[in-house]
Amino acid sequence: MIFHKIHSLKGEVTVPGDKSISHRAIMLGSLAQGTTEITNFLQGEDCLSTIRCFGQMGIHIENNKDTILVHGKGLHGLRKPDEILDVGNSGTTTRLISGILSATDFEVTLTGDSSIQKRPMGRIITPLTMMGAKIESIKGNGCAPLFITGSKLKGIHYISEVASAQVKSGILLAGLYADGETSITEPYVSRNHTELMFQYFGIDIQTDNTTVTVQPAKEFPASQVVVPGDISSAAYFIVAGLIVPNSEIRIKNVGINPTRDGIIKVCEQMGANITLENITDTNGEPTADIIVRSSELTGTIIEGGIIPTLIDELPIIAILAAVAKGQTVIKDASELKVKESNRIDVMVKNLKLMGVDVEGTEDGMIINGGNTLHGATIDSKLDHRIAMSFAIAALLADGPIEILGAECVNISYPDFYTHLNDLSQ
Ligand SMILES: O=C(O)C1=C[C@@H](OP(=O)(O)O)[C@@H](O)[C@H](O)C1
Ligand SMILES: C=C(OP(=O)(O)O)C(=O)O
Repeated sequence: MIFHKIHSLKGEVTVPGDKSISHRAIMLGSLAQGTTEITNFLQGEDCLSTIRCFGQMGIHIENNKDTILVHGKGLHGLRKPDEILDVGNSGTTTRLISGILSATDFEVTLTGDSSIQKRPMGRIITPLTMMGAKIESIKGNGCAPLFITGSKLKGIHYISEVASAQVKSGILLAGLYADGETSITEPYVSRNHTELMFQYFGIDIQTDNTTVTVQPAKEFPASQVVVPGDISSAAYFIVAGLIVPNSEIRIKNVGINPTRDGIIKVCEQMGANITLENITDTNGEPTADIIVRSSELTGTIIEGGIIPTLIDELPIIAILAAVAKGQTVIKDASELKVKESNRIDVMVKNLKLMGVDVEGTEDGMIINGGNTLHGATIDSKLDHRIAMSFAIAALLADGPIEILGAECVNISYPDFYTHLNDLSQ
């Protein structure tokens, strides 16, 4: 696909439902007793993979697009799938479902696409094994395919080396089945959607700073979940509205949970004109309309505890930094290397092709911004966040940007190009 410079961005956009919350709604709906109704569910390939996996384990899930009905069978209602469970491209599905599969009374093989088969699963195998789970990396390389034998689990207190909501959530889901309390401490607070949704479904869970503790669950009833818009999808339009001259856009109904809103803080730190309106609460998750206007931006330092709150936004933040005047330093973000692609290497390589002064480091990037962006051919490596980031960079480039593998946006935002086109003037 080829993208060109535009004059401005104007109008309103409603981004799709939050990916993290959509996954969790299917999982908890499947484990609840009765029918959970989910609205504004993300119809992206990753969340459809979660639906497919629970369907294979006997959960009847009606996908009527506007509403999803999950006919939950309670905590012990899953049945052994006839075939391998395929998570597609979704790390979230893999790590969260592993926590549940650890506690069943059957064996299962879990795998995914070539990207998933390179992503580290030791971080979930280690704590789940401490709980009594039996998980084997079939190729012995700490990655999927995984062979999981459901077992009796015990509660542990786990200190995680990474601030990862996927690790935390896998452990908390296993903790529902443990014989005692389970807790996890992480170096920084990662997104807390699992905690909020456990609470919403009536599960006993407590958070104390960086430690989360869950009690063994009793059966809990189905509920209704309204999924807020995904701030990680809104991020592309936040940045586009800031960097393209004469722009003003409203992004409606976006989740602004403080464990996810690092992008707003960083933009403000860089001088962005951003306002939040219609702030409200959607089943425990704060949401708002985000209004962005073109702004003069300056570089900044992004490091430490803010990193987990904007981890998926770092590729588009790198584009913002390439346009801002002065230097932006991104540190403490080595997790970027183990996402759908090595997002440090892929961003640095492609930004260089556009003429950006950028250097990759062990745990981030140093970007000297403010120079003209040039046309180039960008290989997305089939990473949705990379494809969307460069589609936004193209809006300012002095020549066409060709994106290879552009269709990978279907993972998290199938209507992305249509929405971008609708806002473009
Ligand atoms: O829990 C989640 O829903 C997610 C957690 C993050 O991963 P890590 O927990 O591995 O950092 C994020 O990158 C991913 O897109 C979604
Ligand atoms: C890292 C991501 O997702 P996952 O880990 O679920 O594949 C992402 O969406 O950027």
